[in-house]
Amino acid sequence: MSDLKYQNGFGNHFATEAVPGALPQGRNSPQQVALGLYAELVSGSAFTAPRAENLRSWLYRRQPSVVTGAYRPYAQPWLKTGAAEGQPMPPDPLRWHPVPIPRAEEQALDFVDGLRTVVVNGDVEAQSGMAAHLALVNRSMARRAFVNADGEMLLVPQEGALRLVTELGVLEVKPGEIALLPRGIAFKVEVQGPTRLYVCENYGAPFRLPELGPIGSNGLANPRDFLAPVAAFEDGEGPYEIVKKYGGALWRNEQAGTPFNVVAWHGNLAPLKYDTVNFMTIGSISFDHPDPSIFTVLTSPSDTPGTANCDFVIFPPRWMVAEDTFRPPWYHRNLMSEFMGLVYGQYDAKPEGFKPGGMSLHNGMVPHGPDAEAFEKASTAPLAPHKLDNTLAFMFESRWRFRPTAFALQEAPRDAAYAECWAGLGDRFQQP
Ligand SMILES: O=C(O)Cc1cc(O)ccc1O
Ligand SMILES: [Fe+2]
Repeated sequence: MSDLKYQNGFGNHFATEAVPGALPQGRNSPQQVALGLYAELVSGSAFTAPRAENLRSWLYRRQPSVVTGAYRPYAQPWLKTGAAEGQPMPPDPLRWHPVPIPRAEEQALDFVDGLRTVVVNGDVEAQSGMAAHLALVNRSMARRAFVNADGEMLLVPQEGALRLVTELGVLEVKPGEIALLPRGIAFKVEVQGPTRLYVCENYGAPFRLPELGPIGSNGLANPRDFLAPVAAFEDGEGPYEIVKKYGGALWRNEQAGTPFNVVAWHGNLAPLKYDTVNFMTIGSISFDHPDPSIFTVLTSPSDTPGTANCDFVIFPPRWMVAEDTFRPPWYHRNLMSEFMGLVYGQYDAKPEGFKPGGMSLHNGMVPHGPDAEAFEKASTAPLAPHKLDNTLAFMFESRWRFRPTAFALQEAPRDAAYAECWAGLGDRFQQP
C-alpha cells in the first residue's frame, strides 16, 4: 500500500487540484478554464433537491466525457438487475458457503467479469431497490473502466486489497474498510491476487449517515472518518474500453484516451472510503439486546420514513456487558429483509456454520436467530464482561424482499442443511 493522500468528511465540499492553478476560483465555469481544461458538472441529485440532499461536483478535465464511442451490448450473464431478474423466493432461510475465487490460470476475471449477482429486489427504472453481488477477482482492470449509471456501489472487500482508480482520484481499501462509489462515476479496480468482495448496488436514494436522535451529535460512523481522494489523472497512450451498466444491461465502447483525466475537481459528490475500526459502537450497558439499527453505518432511505431502501449495518468487535440477558440476537421475524456477509472471524448467532466469505438471506417475516449451539452456550454462559473480538459481519437490510438469482440457487455452494441448525431447539417447556 502506498501513502495516498485523502480529504476528510462525509458530505464535505471538497476542493482539490493535481496541478496548481487548475481549479477555477470564485466561479465554476469561466470563459476559459486554466491550462486548457474543460469544465464538466456531474450531479448525483436533481438540481432542485433540498440542499441537505443535493450532490454535485465540478470536474476540470483534459477532455469532456462526451468524447467517446458508440455503445454496443456487452455480455455478462451473471449480472442481474431488479426483482424481475430474480428467481421465485421460497420462504426459507438461505445460507451459502464462501464461493471460491477461480485461479487466474483457469479463468481470468476482472471486477466487471467477476461480478456474480446473488440477490436482487426493486426496480432500477423506479430508482428503488438494490442488488447484492459478489465480485470474484483475480486480475486488474488495465485500460478498461466501469461506469454504473444504474446505482451507487458500496464495496465491502473480504479477501485481498483493492486499489480503486476513479475519475476523482485513487482510493485503496482492504478488508475491514469499505468504499462508496457514486452512481455514474468511472472507476477501475486493481487487485494484487485472488480477491473477493461483497458489493451493494443501490438503485435508490444515495447512502447517507443515519440520524442520531437521542444518541446526540457524535458516534456510530463519525463524518470525518470518511475519506475522499485528491485529484489525480493518469497518462498512457492507447484506447480505453468503457463498460457501462445502463438500464440493467452492460454496454461497451472504445474511446481514444483515458477517462481518468480529471486534473482538478470540487464539490460534494465523491467516492469515499471508511475504515470500520473507526465505528463507535453503542450497546446495552444495562440489560437486553438492542435492535441492530444501532450498528447502521449508512442508510439509503425510501419514501416511507424509517423504512430504508437499504441500511448498511456492521457487527464489529465490541464488549458485551448486559446483565441477566440472552446476549446474542433474539429469535425474530422482521418486515425488513436481511442479507448478511462475514468479512472475518465468527458471528455470535452462528459461530460455526457461517463462514468468512459466506452469505445468508433472511427475507421479510422469515423466522431466524441463533443456532441451537449458540443458544445453548449463551443461555448458560457466565455474564461477565466479554469482548467479541476479531470479527466483522455486516448486513444489507432492505424493506423490499430479496430474490435470489439462478447463480445463487444453482451455482453457488448453498448450505442445503442450513435450517437444521435450529432443529436441536426442542420443546423445553416445564409444565408447573
Ligand atoms: O439476524 C441477524 O443475525 C441480524 C440481527 C442481529 C441482531 O443483533 C438483531 C437482529 C438482527 O436481525
Ligand atoms: Fe435478523
